Amino acid sequence: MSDQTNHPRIAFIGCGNMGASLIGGLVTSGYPANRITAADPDPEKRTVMVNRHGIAAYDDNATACAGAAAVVLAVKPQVLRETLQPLAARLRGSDTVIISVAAGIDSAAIDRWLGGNAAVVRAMPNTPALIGAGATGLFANDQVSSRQKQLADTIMQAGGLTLWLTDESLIDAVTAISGSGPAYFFFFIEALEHAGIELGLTAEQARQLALQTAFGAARMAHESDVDAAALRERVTSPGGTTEQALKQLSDGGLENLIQQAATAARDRARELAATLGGES
Ligand SMILES: NC(=O)C1=CN([C@@H]2O[C@H](COP(=O)(O)OP(=O)(O)OC[C@H]3O[C@@H](n4cnc5c(N)ncnc54)[C@H](OP(=O)(O)O)[C@@H]3O)[C@@H](O)[C@H]2O)C=CC1
Ligand SMILES: O=C(O)[C@@H]1CCC=N1
Repeated sequence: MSDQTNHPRIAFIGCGNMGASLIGGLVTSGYPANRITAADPDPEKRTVMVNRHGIAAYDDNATACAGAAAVVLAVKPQVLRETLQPLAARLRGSDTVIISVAAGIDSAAIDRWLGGNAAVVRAMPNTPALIGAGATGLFANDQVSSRQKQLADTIMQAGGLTLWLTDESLIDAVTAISGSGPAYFFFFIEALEHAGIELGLTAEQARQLALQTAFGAARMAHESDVDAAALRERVTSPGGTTEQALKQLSDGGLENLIQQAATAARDRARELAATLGGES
């Protein structure tokens, strides 16, 4: 079988935080670097792609897209429309699947900007894709063939878990939970480090303890056959120290706060769709 069949050419438009994470995950998973191209206006980002991952990187989007079976759009939602429009003529009628990771912007808007009848997959990955520990929610519009769906799954699975949804609106919920989610956990790690320093540990001691604890807890929850609530209970001795700490978190409304945070992220995705993805 030819490499074109085994490893269809994949183009990435945008090599920022998310594009670079997906490219890194894909190359690390063994996808041949000579089957991946990328485009970004920033010469430094292109140099990183070439030197670190061995892929070809261009300042011209059309050049990067030439001959690609899949084009991954990894630019900000605010510039997606202007990025796509010059590519529309080239992509129209082609056998290329368009995979957008942009928050909010729905497949109908992308299809419209491409002139209609486009095979569009909306994907919401997260930056741990760089180390193969990501999570991606996906939705395919009716134009996407099963082969194209498989290709989109291969690209995203290189970065970790993939989860297909049949209701596109739930991509905004995925954005709120796993797309933005790494930032919530990083924030918690930062806060735990600060607390350790306040209690007298050095910055380095606090950093090491907070990081290893986050890693250990996540790994244990991931590998355990009991749920997070049961694992939490095993740490919480009646009348002990954890109970006092959790009481503070609970009295401070942490659970509500997390619900509010996720809802705010979901609502922002909807707002981006309404302001940037409209007909005008
Ligand atoms: N960051 C994350 O954790 C996640 C992000 N996403 C989505 O991924 C997308 C990218 O986000 P993120 O990577 O954080 O953003 P970044 O700003 O880090 O990356 C976007 C890159 O695209 C480049 N770019 C801008 N305009 C064009 C263009 N016309 N053609 C080609 N490249 C262009 C930018 O260059 P320059 O900086 O010079 O403008 C930048 O290097 C967004 O739509 C976001 O919603 C989804 C899931 C998670
Ligand atoms: O903050 C954002 O808008 C993007 C989408 C999900 C994570 N980062």
